[in-house]
Amino acid sequence: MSRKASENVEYTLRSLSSLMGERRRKQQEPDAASAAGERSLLAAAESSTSLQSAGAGGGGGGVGDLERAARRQFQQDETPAFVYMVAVFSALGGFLFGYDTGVVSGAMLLLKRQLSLDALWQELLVSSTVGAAAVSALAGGALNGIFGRRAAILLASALFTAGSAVLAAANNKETLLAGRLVVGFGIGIASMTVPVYIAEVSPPNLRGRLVTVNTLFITGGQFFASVVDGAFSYLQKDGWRYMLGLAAIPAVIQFLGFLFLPESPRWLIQKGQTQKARRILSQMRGNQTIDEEYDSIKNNIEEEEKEVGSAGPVICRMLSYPPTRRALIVGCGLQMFQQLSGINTIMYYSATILQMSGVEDDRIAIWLASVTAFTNFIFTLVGVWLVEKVGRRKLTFGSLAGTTIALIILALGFLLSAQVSPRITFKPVAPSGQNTTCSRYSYCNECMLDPDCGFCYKMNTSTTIDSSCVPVSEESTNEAAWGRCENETKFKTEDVFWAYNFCPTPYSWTALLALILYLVFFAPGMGPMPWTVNSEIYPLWARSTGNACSSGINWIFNVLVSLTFLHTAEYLTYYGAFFLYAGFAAVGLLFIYGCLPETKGKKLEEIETLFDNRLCTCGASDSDEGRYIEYIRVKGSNYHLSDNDASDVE
Ligand SMILES: O[C@H]1[C@H](O)[C@@H](O)[C@H](O)[C@@H](O)[C@H]1O
Repeated sequence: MSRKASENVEYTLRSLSSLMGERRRKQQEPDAASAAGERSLLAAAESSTSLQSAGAGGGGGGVGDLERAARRQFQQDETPAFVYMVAVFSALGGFLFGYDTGVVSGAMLLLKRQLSLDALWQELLVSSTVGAAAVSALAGGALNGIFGRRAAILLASALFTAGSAVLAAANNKETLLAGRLVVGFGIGIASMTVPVYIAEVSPPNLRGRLVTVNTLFITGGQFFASVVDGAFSYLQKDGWRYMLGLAAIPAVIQFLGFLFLPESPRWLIQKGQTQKARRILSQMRGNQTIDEEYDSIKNNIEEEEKEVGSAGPVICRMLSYPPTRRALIVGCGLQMFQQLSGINTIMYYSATILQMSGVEDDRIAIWLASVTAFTNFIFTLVGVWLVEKVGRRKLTFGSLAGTTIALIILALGFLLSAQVSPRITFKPVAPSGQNTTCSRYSYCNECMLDPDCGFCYKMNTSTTIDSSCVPVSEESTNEAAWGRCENETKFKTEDVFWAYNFCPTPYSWTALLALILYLVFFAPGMGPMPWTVNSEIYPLWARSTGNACSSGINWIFNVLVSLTFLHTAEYLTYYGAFFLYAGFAAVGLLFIYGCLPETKGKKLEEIETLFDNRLCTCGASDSDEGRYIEYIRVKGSNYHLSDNDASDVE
């Protein structure tokens, strides 16, 4: 028998046995439907129609008819568009997260001039948002648990709207700081709630993909922000108001949408609002039977309550119950390694890295930074496509392995550039009262690492001559405070070049190559998977707290890595900093190899058992690895044949 034919027979048998099993179950529990109130009347009616029509064929034709009925049902059981719509509206939270964290770099260039911000205020305005996000992500756990996912998303979009309005209208730096804090609170809540909400409403076979869409929206927001930054950078006065205020539009759309979108059925079941939960679950699953999913969520909650109890703070119960403790370590570890592999340094300093590769014009570098953001976005899309194909574990591991290699190439590029760093041959006399620290340096790479200095030089064929290290202008990093490189007219007449934050070297292309490699590898896996995996690995009672902790860790490490980058580079030089990130990423690889189990295709309620064994044996007990898994949807349930067949075939 050909493979195709045998598959058909197998399929028919499975479909038949599931339909029969369902009918038998219904006969054994005649009251089940009425007892459960709204139990899928629609689906039951449909099931009897298919069986009746199949039966009507009689005799040998019955099997053919039954097969046709099963196939018809299978084809009809498509995921309703409603789930996609809910996912997209939720993911607007991800878009705002990306937009608000991304747009600030461009806004800051204009703001610092218009409001004469000193370095401390610039740093405050950038990091306050990320700091506030860390606090509110941690607090968001309680909020989610008590008031529900929908309320938390509504609150986040209200905060985004209010914060953006305050920022657009701000007239002084204090108001700007208040606005940035409000937006940060919104980002933190959205970052921990949205993945949980999407995971809870999605069917298992689509969950990974739909949660990953949220990260696609994050990187989409970052890309859009870079384009807005580029476009409004020409509007020197008040351009920043548009940059910061534009976020209000998606925020209002999300708020209005969520007034009409439903609460997570899993949260409702946990709170005892079972009728409402059933109604929403049916709405989310279209014409599929929800009984099995509903029962499994409910049983799971009851079992968990028996096993773990419900006394004391959730975090204490999570820490004292081994499976959730292990899940928490895996979840937080993933988020920590995501940030320790330096993604935000790469994104933030991409313009500088590109300048190192020979792009000297500042404006072009800003536009090229949007090319970087676009690469991050497009390759996250590859992640959306891959997550349900190769699974979370392989995708994350492969992605971090590539990221580590890219970081090593980046570090080597900087190392080579430092080796051939041009000498400083000319020490101009500073006008009286001017800072002279820059004149202490002997090589360009020392000068480049000092944020107050820049490199001014001439070119003779391909070598630098008459090079000096002079203070950068306070108004713009595009020119020096005084001397030959003081302004662009002088550049031309004196035939000089100005390099801030980079040194002209023949190895710059390695930086560009490594930057692209980094994003190509990071974006499909290490970018989205920490969020996706965290939305799945905790049991319901621990889900909000688990996600609050892991998102908090993400934001804390985000702040730590971005704030310390310049200092790290000063102490260790650029190549040292990138070797350090490569080291962190290599440790992350061991962690993922040992500790990250595969959650693809499993029901949220099954995933907890993956953490039953000792920590970091999860990889070894990855039972799905190398096995052929087939999902068939019979009467709307997703059967993992190897797990459930026995009970269903009867
Ligand atoms: O998953 C996201 C994404 O990779 C972003 O590009 C990055 O800026 C965030 O920090 C990260 O959490």
